[in-house]
Order: sequence, then structure tokens, then C-alpha cells
Amino acid sequence: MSEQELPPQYITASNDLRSDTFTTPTKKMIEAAMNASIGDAVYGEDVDTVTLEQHVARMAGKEAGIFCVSGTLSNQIAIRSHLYQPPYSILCDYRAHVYTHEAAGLAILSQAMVVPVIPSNGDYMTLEDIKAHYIPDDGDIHGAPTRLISLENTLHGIIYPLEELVRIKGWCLENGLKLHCDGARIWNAAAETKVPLKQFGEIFDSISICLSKSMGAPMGSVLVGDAKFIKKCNHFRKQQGGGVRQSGMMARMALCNVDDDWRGKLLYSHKLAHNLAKFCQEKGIPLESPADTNFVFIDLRKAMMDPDVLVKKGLKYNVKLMGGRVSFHYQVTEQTLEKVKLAILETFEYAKQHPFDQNGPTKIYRSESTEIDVEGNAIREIKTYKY
Ligand SMILES: Cc1ncc(COP(=O)(O)O)c(C=O)c1O
Ligand SMILES: C[C@H](O)[C@H](N)C(=O)O
Repeated sequence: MSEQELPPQYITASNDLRSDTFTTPTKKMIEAAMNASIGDAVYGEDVDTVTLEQHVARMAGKEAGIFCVSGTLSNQIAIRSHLYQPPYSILCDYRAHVYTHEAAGLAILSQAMVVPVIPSNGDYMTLEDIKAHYIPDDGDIHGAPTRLISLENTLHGIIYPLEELVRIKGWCLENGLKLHCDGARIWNAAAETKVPLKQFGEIFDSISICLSKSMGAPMGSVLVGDAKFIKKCNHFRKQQGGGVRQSGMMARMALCNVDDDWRGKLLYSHKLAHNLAKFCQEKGIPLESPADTNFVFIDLRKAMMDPDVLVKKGLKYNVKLMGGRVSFHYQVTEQTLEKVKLAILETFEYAKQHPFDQNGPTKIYRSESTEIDVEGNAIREIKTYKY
């Protein structure tokens, strides 16, 4: 896919592999925004916002949806709206974004204890993993009973097997637990498996459906669920300062891509990721997890590769990286794929002479880019962070 047609003043994401959050609005989206509705969305009067909410809810087979300015807000108000009367706990994967990257929202907004689980298969929690960590509400006053399970699909780019989701759902129903999905990349799972969003909607009580990752919108998510639940989410959204006014421009930009060939765009990014994963396998470069969709997680620790060296090698080839996670999206060019292969291979070879024993896992997500020049193209340094 050729580089997206963007106005010259816009920074291109064609060489940005730090995250699919770096996708940039296209000219078509910006032109659409100029014709967006301008009602006050807090009063439910913005036509494009309501259209987006209803459209995404319908796709997911849910009664209602609510536009949130971020996936973090969407996740946190969803989980809070499912919970009553602490003490209680939430069970999730130890890598879950709601646990690792939402600034302790579960503790602060939901006053919840979190039980982070390391999947026994290394990739995704099975029902057996959940049962082994579930805290029953059996009257024992020492415990914080499990009230909700939060799953991520995809997580680390890994697709959750549908049959496992169905097993977990059945058990949640038997035990009166709520099931939330952080669907920051649910579109990627749907595109790769051809499972319609509606089928995920039948499994989860709520889904945070991000528009700002691989779907390319500048911001936002639509949280979907039953009407009574979404009404309560609206209450918490307002409390958390997420009641936005003329959000029609953002909604209209998101609708551009939701109504476009989003599957084709996402499958293109998956093809690039699969190509890189195959390359790494051929060169003996270890991966942390299967590259099911748009992410390739290089196992830096196993390869004793220094993340800072990898980032600098990336900049040498004018490719932006921020650690071992290589994130593809539809705006990445095939030229960038070939360049990142060179950066990774050079870092892998360098590690053989200069093994890097990182003291603890590198934050594969976080970085800070410094000294962006006025054109926004030549980032001279990207710092990575350690846990
Ligand atoms: C898995 C996952 N969930 C939720 C979020 C939060 O989304 P946002 O950055 O819009 O708050 C992200 C990050 O973008 C994410 O990667
Ligand atoms: C982790 C970070 O918050 C962002 N969700 C990303 O995937 O880059």
C-alpha cells in the first residue's frame, strides 16, 4: 500500500512502528470532519456522535454504545459500572493494559483489588487459569471476591481462541461474574479470524472498541453494552470529565474508516507482521509471542538485545521503534518493513558481541521521543524505559 496521501504539514506514520496509535488522519477524514455535525454531545444532540455510537453498537450486537475520548476512559468506566459494594477484585492477564497502563484506575476509580494472572500456556488465560485464581464470595472476610474478568482481544497481538472465550463465558454465567473485553484491537481479531464483532458481543457484557489504534481515527473508543449499563457508564464518563461537547468531527473521522475497507487495511498490516515474524524465525531471532495479527514481539531478553541499540538502529534506517514490540498498521510501507529487518538483524548480530543483560523487562510500550525537528520527521532520540 503506498504512503497515505496526507497534507504536507502532517507527519506521516509510514515509518512509525512504535504503535498503531500513531496512525494519522487522512485527507479524506479531515475533509469529512469539515462537514461534521456540531451538536452538544453531552445532551445527546450531536448527530454524527450518536450515529457512530449506534453504528458500532449494532456491529457488536449490543443495545447501546457511548463515545469515549480514549480506550483508557472506556475501559475504566466500563469496569467501574459493572461493580457494586467493595471489597471485590478483578481478574486479568498480568500484561493487561487495564492493569499495567491505565495509571491504577482500577484501584482509584473502582477501588478494586487486581489478580494478575500469568497464563500457563504463556499466551492467553484459559478457564483453568481463571479457576485457579478466582476468589469465591464464600463469606470469608479475608478475601476480595472476584466480581469481573477483564480480557483483552487481541492481547500482545495474540488472538483469543473463540472456543476458550465461550468456555470462560459459560463459567462466568454459572458464577455470576461479569466479563469485559478491552477491544483496543478487537478489529484486528475480527479481521484475521473473520469472526464478526457481533459474536464477540454475544460473549462479553461490555466491549471497549477502540477507533484510534489500527482503525486510524485520531482519538476515541466506543464502549458497547446493554442500554441500562451504558446509561450508568455515561454517568461515570461525566464524572471522569469525559463528557465532550462537539465531538462530531472526531466521530465523522472515525466513521470514515469504520465504513471503509477496514478488514483489507488491517490484513495488510498483519501481512507485514507475518513477513517480519518469518524473517526473525529464519534468522534465529526469538519472539516473545505468536505474531497472530499486527504486532511482532521480539524476545529481547532471550536474545540479549539492548532495546536502546535497537531503537538507535531503527533511527539509522529512519524507522521509529521504542523497544521489542514492532507495531504494524495500514499506513506502514513495505519499504519500512525491509528497513526494520535490517535494524533488527544488525541489533541481533551486535548482541552476539555485546550481550545485554537487562535488569528486568524493558517497558515494551513506553518511550519518550526528544528533539523532534520542526518537520517532525527526524526524531534524534527515543528513550526506552525499564520496569
Ligand atoms: C490494549 C490497549 N487497551 C487500551 C488502550 C488505551 O487506549 P488509549 O490510549 O486510547 O487510552 C491501549 C493503548 O492505546 C491499548 O494498547
Ligand atoms: C501501551 C500504550 O498505552 C498504547 N496502548 C500502545 O499500545 O502503544
